[in-house]
Amino acid sequence: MSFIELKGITKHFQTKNGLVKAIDGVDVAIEKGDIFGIVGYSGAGKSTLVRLLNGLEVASSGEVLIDGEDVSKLTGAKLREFRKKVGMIFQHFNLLWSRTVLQNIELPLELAKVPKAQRKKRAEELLRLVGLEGRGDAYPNELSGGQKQRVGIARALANNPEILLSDESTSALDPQTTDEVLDLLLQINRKLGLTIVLITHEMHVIRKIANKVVVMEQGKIIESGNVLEVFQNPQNEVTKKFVTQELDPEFKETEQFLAEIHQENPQGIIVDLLFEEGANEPVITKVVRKFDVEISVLSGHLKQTKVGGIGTLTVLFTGEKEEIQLALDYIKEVGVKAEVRNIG
Ligand SMILES: Nc1ncnc2c1ncn2[C@@H]1O[C@H](COP(=O)(O)OP(=O)(O)OP(=O)(O)O)[C@@H](O)[C@H]1O
Repeated sequence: MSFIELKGITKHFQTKNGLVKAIDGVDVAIEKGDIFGIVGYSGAGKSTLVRLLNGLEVASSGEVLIDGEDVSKLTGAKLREFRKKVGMIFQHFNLLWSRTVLQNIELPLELAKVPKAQRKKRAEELLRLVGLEGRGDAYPNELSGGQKQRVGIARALANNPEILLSDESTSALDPQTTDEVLDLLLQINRKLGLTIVLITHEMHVIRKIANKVVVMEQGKIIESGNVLEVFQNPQNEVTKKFVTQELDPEFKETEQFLAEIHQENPQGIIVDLLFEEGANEPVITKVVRKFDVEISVLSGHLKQTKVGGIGTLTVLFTGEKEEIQLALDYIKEVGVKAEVRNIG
């Protein structure tokens, strides 16, 4: 049995415009220590899924099992005890502005009726863990966005949770600060063995720290797997869009550029090659030697994931149609994913 199991979950909301199926038949298994990403566009059902995990919503049908226990059946003291197992961080930090950093971190401990001296000791320990030593007496509005999120993380960890839920926790941060916060989450995951469930619409976040990912659309999971697998071989159109945009930050400009290249070379075929680190060069050299085609590299990107490098190379094939087809067959045979772009 997995640490977290969602089995046949549906969550429906009755609204004045009719029934909304926020979650529509979802199964998820998360292991202890996973950094588990949930990706999807706005309205896909990500937040609802996370609210089911911390017991803030109850599923319309199906089971939410955490450590073998059905969360929807918990009440009273058991529910309060369970909530301590789950910490949460948010896009806009949700700090109390009238409290100091230390007092913010102490809040969940106050609610859990931990004695004052013990609270202070724990809060200071957490402050060190998130790299904010010495800033305990500052107020949130004196901190940068990244520092505020560090306070949010420290507060979420106060009760020693086993699960940390992150709802777009880096979406309000600039790229460098995002990476610093993601590094901290990764460090905490390793140090404390914490299971992290990350909601995001940014594939960058997934690639950087997650080991598994599900892609959601309209309340359903449309793709799931290990992060490297999903990045290397996205199956669904929505996933492909997420992956391509992430690998290529200048996605839109590239589209424009490729359309122009295609206009200039109407006989040519533009292909995206998705390869593992280091595999591109020999393949291309071999193809050019073996087949009567020419290949021009149009753009390329290489990124590190938690478990290895992946990259895309967008190339233009010119030559006889049959020869290009043979070359593409060969490329696929040697294990490089090749996808012909539909331009225009
Ligand atoms: N309490 C509610 N009452 C009615 N409809 C709801 C409620 N909560 C969510 N929904 C609807 O359920 C669907 C999924 O919403 P949800 O917030 O889970 O999506 P999301 O993927 O997290 O998107 P976002 O990132 O925009 O929050 C949406 O159509 C939303 O309008």
